[in-house]
Amino acid sequence: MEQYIIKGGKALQGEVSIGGAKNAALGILSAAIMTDETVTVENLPDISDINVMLQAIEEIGAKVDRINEHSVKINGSKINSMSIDYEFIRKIRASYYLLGALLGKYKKAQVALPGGCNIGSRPIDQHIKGFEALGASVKIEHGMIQAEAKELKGTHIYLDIASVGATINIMMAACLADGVTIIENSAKEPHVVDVANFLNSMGASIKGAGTDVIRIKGVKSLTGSEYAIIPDQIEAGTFMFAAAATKGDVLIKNVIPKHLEAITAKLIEIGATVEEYDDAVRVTTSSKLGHTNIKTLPYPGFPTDMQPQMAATLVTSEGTSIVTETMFENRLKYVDELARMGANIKVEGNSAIIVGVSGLTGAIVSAPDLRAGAALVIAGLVAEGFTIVEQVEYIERGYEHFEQKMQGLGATMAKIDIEDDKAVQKFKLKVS
Ligand SMILES: CC(=O)N[C@H]1[C@@H](OP(=O)(O)OP(=O)(O)OC[C@H]2O[C@@H](n3ccc(=O)[nH]c3=O)[C@H](O)[C@@H]2O)O[C@H](CO)[C@@H](O)[C@@H]1O
Ligand SMILES: C=C(OP(=O)(O)O)C(=O)O
Repeated sequence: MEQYIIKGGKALQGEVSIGGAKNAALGILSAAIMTDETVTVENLPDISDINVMLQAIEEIGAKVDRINEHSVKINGSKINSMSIDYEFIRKIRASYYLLGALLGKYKKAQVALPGGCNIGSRPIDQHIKGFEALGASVKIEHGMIQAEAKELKGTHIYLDIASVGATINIMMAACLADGVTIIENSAKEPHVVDVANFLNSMGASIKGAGTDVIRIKGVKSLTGSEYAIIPDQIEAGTFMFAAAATKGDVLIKNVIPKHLEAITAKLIEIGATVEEYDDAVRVTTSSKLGHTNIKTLPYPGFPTDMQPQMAATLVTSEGTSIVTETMFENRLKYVDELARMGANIKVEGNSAIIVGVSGLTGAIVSAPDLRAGAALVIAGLVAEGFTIVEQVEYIERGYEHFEQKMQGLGATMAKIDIEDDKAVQKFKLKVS
């Protein structure tokens, strides 16, 4: 087990390059097994969720050839099992995409109920509603979701909630259904569009991804493809907030600025400067940041996956800010950890009420989930003295070489083994 140790108080400076989007990559790797031909996927993030997904598809018979840490070739012609083992699945949320992929291709799938971070109850009723509307029978038994159909038939589906997962899952299954499927109130996130573009590159016929109505004309089969995943909006946003919170000057490269608009708008509102280039953004902050209110919303609103990082930035901004989480009820678990570092922050209902303080002090804190963990790293970079962030395995679900990228920006940060009782001492000696 490992933890991060950070000596805070330094402004981040320099350039950082953003990796491929986790949430697009997970959908794309699942969709890759829907053809018997070989698919090459590039710009894969080197994170633990991706390794789990690759292991899971290999386990059911897909041939997975790692070309390098960011590219893979997948061939799904020898899939020999429709059942995904609990050991793999319980680790990640996006395992549910294998339901849509297998159901579409083989009309049968059995996948354990998904895991991932404990950020709320996360039902999958909309996924099930979609599969049933396509003609599948779905039941949950012994912790497994079982879906089966004689044939899948195109249909009209209205989602009660614009769910990212349900939209992608239904879209995948509908690609190989007979006839046209229309998904209304579909999610519009960039990763939904990226999975649709990938499926289209395999010969699917999907129109309207990125709007709230998606039209899918079923095709008989899908073909091989070569595809590069879009940059990760959330990784980019995290570095943008880290730059602002530490009063730094950082060029964040390999991004799609359009995907960052909600984040950019909030940074400008609190007084940071954001310069946009074709595929980069530069964030600079020279004076004290101000306060704001945010509410998490589906794209193009402010992303729930950026909410904790925004709160960590606001704790040392001037004035009172209110951060409201509308999607997942357990996404404010970082509040007590920030308070340990001297933040004036409390939870009221589904909001965090933040009164800005002049500074934070380093402490031992524990990452309750992926994005909350990233938020604690931002706080550690700002704080005076040493911060230890425990449970980095959550952070590594979604951030590639996080400590190395931060070091590249001048952060005094390292990953150490908790078994090594001299590691903290050694780090402190080295950096003091
Ligand atoms: C792997 C992946 O891409 N994860 C992302 C995906 O999660 P995920 O796909 O799980 O999120 P959804 O968009 O489905 O969830 C949005 C809201 O709808 C609710 N809901 C969802 C499905 C359903 O069948 N019934 C239901 O009630 C959820 O509880 C939540 O309140 O989108 C979330 C919202 O942008 C992000 O935080 C996650 O990082
Ligand atoms: C909540 C997240 O991921 P997942 O849905 O995979 O748990 C996230 O990426 O912030």
